[in-house]
Amino acid sequence: MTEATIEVRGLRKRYGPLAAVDDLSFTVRPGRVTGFVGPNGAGKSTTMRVIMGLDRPDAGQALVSGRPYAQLPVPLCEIGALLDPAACHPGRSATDHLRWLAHTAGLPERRIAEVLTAVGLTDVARRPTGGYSLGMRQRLGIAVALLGDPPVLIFDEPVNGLDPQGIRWMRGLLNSLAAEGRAVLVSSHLMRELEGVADHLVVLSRGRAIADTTVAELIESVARGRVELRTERREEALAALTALGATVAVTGDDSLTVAGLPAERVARALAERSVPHRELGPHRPSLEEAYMEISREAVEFEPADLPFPGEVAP
Ligand SMILES: Nc1ncnc2c1ncn2[C@@H]1O[C@H](COP(=O)(O)OP(=O)(O)OP(=O)(O)O)[C@@H](O)[C@H]1O
Repeated sequence: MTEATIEVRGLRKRYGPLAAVDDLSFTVRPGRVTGFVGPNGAGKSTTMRVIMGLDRPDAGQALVSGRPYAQLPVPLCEIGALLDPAACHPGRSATDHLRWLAHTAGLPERRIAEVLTAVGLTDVARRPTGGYSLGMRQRLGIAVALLGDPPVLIFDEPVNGLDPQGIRWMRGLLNSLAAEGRAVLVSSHLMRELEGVADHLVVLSRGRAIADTTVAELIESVARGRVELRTERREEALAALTALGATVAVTGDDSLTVAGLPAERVARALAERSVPHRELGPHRPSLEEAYMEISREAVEFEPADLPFPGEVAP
């Protein structure tokens, strides 16, 4: 049996002079949630549209379990997608919308009740969807994605507009879909939305992947042996450590992060100058911090003469 995957290879998509997606390659593997993260306009939705065969790339390709979307025999049974929560006629009920889709894909009637239960819409399933809240429309979009019981799923900003209870539900759903062995790709422009959900991350900046890594590796790559400590005599500590060639960042009234010196050397330097300190240990950046740092580095190394997505070339 073919493994459930999404393989994006050398993908490019331009809109006029703008490279919305620029030589992008990554793989979404089964049994885990892959977070697809980047700021607004980074190219996430464009990539997802190409995967779903809704946009034609200028170069490269996106394969779903080894085949382009257009060659999938019954697409609904191969890949489910939540790209637009409102893509339903407002006068139609959720049941009718799902029945029509199930019919066109040759799926059994029982799948309708099953997916309505899975997304918690059973009680309102006969009401016209025009009266649905954003959260209910989002759940209906997920019901559509799950209808064909596909092994591959993609969700574009699925928690947008959801209340805290809805967000919790969504996180549980994403984790359980991955635990069932499905390949799950979830986009967000906020790293904290993916914390505790994504096992793997593809970080996008201006159409390019700036990281394709596990969450643990990303944090480790940013920590880079840095040391943090607290001291009431921050300025003295700062001067002493800087004099030894360390790069020191002030992170609070009484806290510092030190790069370029091992923890023992930092401790010794402060002891020699009788600067009291506490909680000296390895720096553990949050996922959000790690994301901000690699995004900043990516922007700093960007060639300045290229038009960025969202800007018009002079
Ligand atoms: N149909 C289009 N015509 C012209 N430009 C487009 C089109 N679709 C997207 N773009 C541009 O391509 C770039 C990437 O957009 P895209 O929607 O893929 O980003 P995104 O990462 O999904 O952003 P967001 O988080 O805001 O959804 C943006 O600069 C956007 O303005």
